[in-house]
Amino acid sequence: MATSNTPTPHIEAREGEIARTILLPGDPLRAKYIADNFMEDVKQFNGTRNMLGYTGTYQGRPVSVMGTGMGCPSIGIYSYELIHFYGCKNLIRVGTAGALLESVHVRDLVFAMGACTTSNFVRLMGLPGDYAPVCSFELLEKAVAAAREKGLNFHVGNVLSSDMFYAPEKQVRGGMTWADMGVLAVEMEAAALYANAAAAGANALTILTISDSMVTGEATGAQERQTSFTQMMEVALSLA
Ligand SMILES: O=P(O)(O)O[C@H]1O[C@H](CO)[C@@H](O)[C@H]1O
Ligand SMILES: O=c1cc[nH]c(=O)[nH]1
Repeated sequence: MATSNTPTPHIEAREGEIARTILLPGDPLRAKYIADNFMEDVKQFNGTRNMLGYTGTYQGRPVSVMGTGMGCPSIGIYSYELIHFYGCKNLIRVGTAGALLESVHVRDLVFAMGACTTSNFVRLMGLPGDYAPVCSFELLEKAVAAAREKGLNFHVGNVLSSDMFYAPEKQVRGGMTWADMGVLAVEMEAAALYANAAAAGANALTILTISDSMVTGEATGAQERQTSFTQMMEVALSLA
């Protein structure tokens, strides 16, 4: 369903070069890693701004992967163009997140059923109240089934899409915290992705690997963040 608006200001792909199902890591090098290590018959479709994007197959089924950059404005641009100009229907973010609860451990998977946010992105849609960004139940059901089958440690629930990586809201202080509300982890993009998908009738899901803990201080290294989240990739690719 691509239109004459392709290529867009941010994606140089031609009509038909991007699959209906696309994985969306924040880091474009993680997109390359997924394409190189998990997909076959790979062709690069985007290099604009070095926001690498690839289409190939996984177990014979067409799938794409592309970086989104960090934060709601950035994924807001890419997800909008992918949905409206390239006909993407299933958008699956594969990201890293910081644990907000003691029960959520480094390397656990989190499926973001809902996404609270400190970003203004959703408000700018002009709704007459606060929209609650939620994932696609269909994608969530399939992802949870795949995680169960693989025997993975996972959590399903709310996350926080924060506009700040170095944020005071991560610190333990007086008053209500996101953890008090049972919010599992903090990342920076799910809310915008879910809102864009909802507004366009597309399906979205965010799958996160916990890279560090706000509670215990435990953390994974930059290299592991870029490459080693194999379980998350396999669950996400199984949705293609
Ligand atoms: O690992 P990615 O997908 O980039 O996700 C997380 O990592 C970045 C911050 O380091 C933010 O984009 C956050 O959402
Ligand atoms: O946004 C993020 C991602 C990983 N870890 C964090 O603390 N924040």
